[in-house]
Amino acid sequence: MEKTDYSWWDIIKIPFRYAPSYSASIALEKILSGLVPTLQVIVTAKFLDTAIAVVSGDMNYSEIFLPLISVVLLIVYSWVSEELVKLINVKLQMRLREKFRVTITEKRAKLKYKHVENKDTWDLISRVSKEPEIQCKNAYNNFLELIALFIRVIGLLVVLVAYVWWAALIISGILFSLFMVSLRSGEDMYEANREVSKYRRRFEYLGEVLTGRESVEERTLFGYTDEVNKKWEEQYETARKIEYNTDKMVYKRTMGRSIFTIFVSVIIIIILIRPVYRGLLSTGIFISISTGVIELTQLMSWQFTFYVTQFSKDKEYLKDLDIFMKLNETKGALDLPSTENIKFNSLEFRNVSFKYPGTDNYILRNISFIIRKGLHYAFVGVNGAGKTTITKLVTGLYDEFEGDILINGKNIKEYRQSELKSLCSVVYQDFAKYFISLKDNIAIGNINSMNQKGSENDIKDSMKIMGLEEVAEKLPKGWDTPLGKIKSGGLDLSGGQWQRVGMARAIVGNAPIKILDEPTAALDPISESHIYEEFEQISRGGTTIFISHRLGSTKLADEIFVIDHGSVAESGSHSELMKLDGIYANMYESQRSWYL
Ligand SMILES: Nc1ncnc2c1ncn2[C@@H]1O[C@H](COP(=O)(O)OP(=O)(O)OP(=O)(O)O)[C@@H](O)[C@H]1O
Repeated sequence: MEKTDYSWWDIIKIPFRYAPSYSASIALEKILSGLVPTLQVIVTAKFLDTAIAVVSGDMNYSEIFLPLISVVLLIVYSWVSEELVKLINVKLQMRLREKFRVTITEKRAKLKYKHVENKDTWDLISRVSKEPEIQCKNAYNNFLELIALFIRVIGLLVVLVAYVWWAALIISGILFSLFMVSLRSGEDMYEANREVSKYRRRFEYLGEVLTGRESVEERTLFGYTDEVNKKWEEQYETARKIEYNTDKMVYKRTMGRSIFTIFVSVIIIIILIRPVYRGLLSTGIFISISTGVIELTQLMSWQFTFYVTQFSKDKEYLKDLDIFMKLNETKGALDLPSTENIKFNSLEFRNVSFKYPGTDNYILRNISFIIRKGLHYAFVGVNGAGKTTITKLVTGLYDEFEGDILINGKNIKEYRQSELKSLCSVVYQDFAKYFISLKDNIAIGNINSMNQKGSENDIKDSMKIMGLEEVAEKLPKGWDTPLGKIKSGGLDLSGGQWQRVGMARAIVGNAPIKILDEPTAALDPISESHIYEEFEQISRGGTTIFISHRLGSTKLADEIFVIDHGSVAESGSHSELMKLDGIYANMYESQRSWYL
């Protein structure tokens, strides 16, 4: 069972769970490094007093060696351990990447689709899953730095208590107030970061529009660079202002307190001069304590504030992680498509109504239709009528609908995800273009047999059907040529060739229902209509559902459903619908010129 409860304690628990020995080594080093400055005060005082005594002839020359060696050893220890801990941190990060990052990635893949489509949860998901191993490693190190600082401060305070207890008391008071202020600053900064990340996503997107390959032609054609640049600047400036104002506020708070702390420290040092005169404090101890107090001042004002602020930000990350891990999942989301070869007979929507989670508007309204084995169907309708939404329900991406969806007479909710995956394959409008080889781009359509003997023949067949053989022949390394431009030697395909790849991916799978959701929208109406015809030919015996608002492509379907405002407004064959002289006939007439 995956752990779902997270609190700030997990800043320590996560590294210990995944890499106990590395985490323990880092913790030990940080704790020791916290003790070093206190030891340094004591050792330096001893060294100075001995040196003064040696110079004034009260002590033997040889007695200076032990304190001197102690001072040198402490310095050497600090150097060596610092470097060592850097190395161990690299190991810790690697281990967290292997284990913790995988946990996050898996959780992300299992999330219910509604969280992926919801803006707020998507923001949260992006925040949590952005380099989680680095966020965790840094949180752990920041926390240990804070503990080391505490040890350092308490050590110096203990030394101070032994000689001037009231100074220790005043410093403790200031320390507490600094702690509280820094905690608040950290929360403010994380909150600001949340806000900034919204704008950052927008300006990063606009940056991609301004510089990316995808939009290069339109950029030149429409000449919108200046206009988009202005928008980019607006978003960027808003983000920068939020960051700047928060930093300024935190800086002011810290500055005010640090000036006060310096002032108090100077007074403490001045007061300490008297006992030195009166012989109550040795010169060594006075110099050493003064250095210690000045060091404390610096530590407390900037470093302490920095690490408390970090801790507070890291705590907020853990809060986000807690919410993220509690987001509900789709059961069996990571399962491979079932290999049981489930036979398909029928798919029925019975009075189905659906609205997207978090919205009030019904996209599907009381919709009913039946899809039967071996026939070809088409869903047509204007943009936004609800056609793609139907495919999202058929594939189980959303399960919070009213009414019933029945597959082979059985409620869709009773099917396992692996079964639904094996029943349906969809080529969406924005099907994915993977920057891997042409062969693998198709092979992933049948993940169960990928890399298995005989699968190459299936891939070849699907390429032949989709007319991709000639395309592969012209590529420098045939079907092993990496597509896209991210690898050297990679080549890009044309829009139409990509669409054929997307469809070949659907053919190579064994799913009995194949849905084409306008993957050919980028083609002209006649080419689209040809591709749909080809696809229908090769899907003989199987069941196909074509979605389009271009009716020439769907004319040959056995049954056409005209979707209007989320319901089936008309249904029948092309000739029946033409006779009906309703929405379909109207649409067809208005599109007739496209096919002349
Ligand atoms: N995740 C979502 N959250 C809220 N509303 C959504 C979401 N996805 C789609 N919609 C809305 O649902 C309606 C139907 O969208 P859908 O994609 O099903 O239409 P469509 O008929 O496939 O249109 P097209 O022909 O343009 O692809 C639209 O008004 C759209 O704005």
